[in-house]
Amino acid sequence: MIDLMGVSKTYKNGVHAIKNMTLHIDEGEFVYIIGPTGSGKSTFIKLIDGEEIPDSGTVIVAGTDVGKLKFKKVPYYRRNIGVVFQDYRLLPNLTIFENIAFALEAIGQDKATIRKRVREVLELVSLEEKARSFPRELSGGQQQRATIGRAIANKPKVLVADEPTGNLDPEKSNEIMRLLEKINEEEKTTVVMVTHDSTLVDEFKKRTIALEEGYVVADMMKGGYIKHE
Ligand SMILES: Nc1ncnc2c1ncn2[C@@H]1O[C@H](COP(=O)(O)OP(=O)(O)OP(=O)(O)O)[C@@H](O)[C@H]1O
Repeated sequence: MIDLMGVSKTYKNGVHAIKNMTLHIDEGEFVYIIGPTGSGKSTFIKLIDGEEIPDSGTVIVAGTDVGKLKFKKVPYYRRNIGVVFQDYRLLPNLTIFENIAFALEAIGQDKATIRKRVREVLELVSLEEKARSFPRELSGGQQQRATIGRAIANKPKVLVADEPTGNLDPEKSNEIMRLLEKINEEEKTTVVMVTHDSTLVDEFKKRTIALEEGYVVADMMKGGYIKHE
């Protein structure tokens, strides 16, 4: 599903954020990306969602060579990728229902299909009761669930989450993890999650890729050590 082959990314200021990275993530996997600040985690996510393009090497996601995408094609490519950030980024003047529907309207789905899918998503993220509420009327955990609902509304092949629990207390973080697991299992979405939260990584065991200074320094399958470069 995701293949990086010899990928390097240097920013204009000369920072080498990703160095000669090669890794494979299978369809349906749930993978953590961990590592100290500045190790390249967000850059890795940006290379997957097409926000950044590698200087060398190849990034293939769901059959698309992301680095070779024409500028105009990027928005179409992005429909395959759901993105969730630490801050919720919901549209403040739209209800939760409308926020989720908006993602589907933007890709031109018809009204009946949108209504059906939004109801389905609200149920999946346990926010049926909040359909008519505005983001400011929801708790942080609920807002993050709504954001996740919006990100997966059009059934993307991959969900990338950059510190999705970064602003939440442990109980709410666990709730988000259970939701991401449910999406991974029920919707068969490949999940790539950047996190600093070692408690979560210990509790919800998944393949864990550790980065340091732009390199993959460990790749551990559910706690078992499989690779060190
Ligand atoms: N747009 C940019 N322009 C220039 N340098 C950047 C840019 N984005 C990131 N960097 C640099 O690239 C390196 C990797 O950054 P990145 O954001 O990928 O790390 P990170 O592991 O996600 O860090 P954090 O845990 O602090 O979010 C850092 O040295 C950072 O300062």
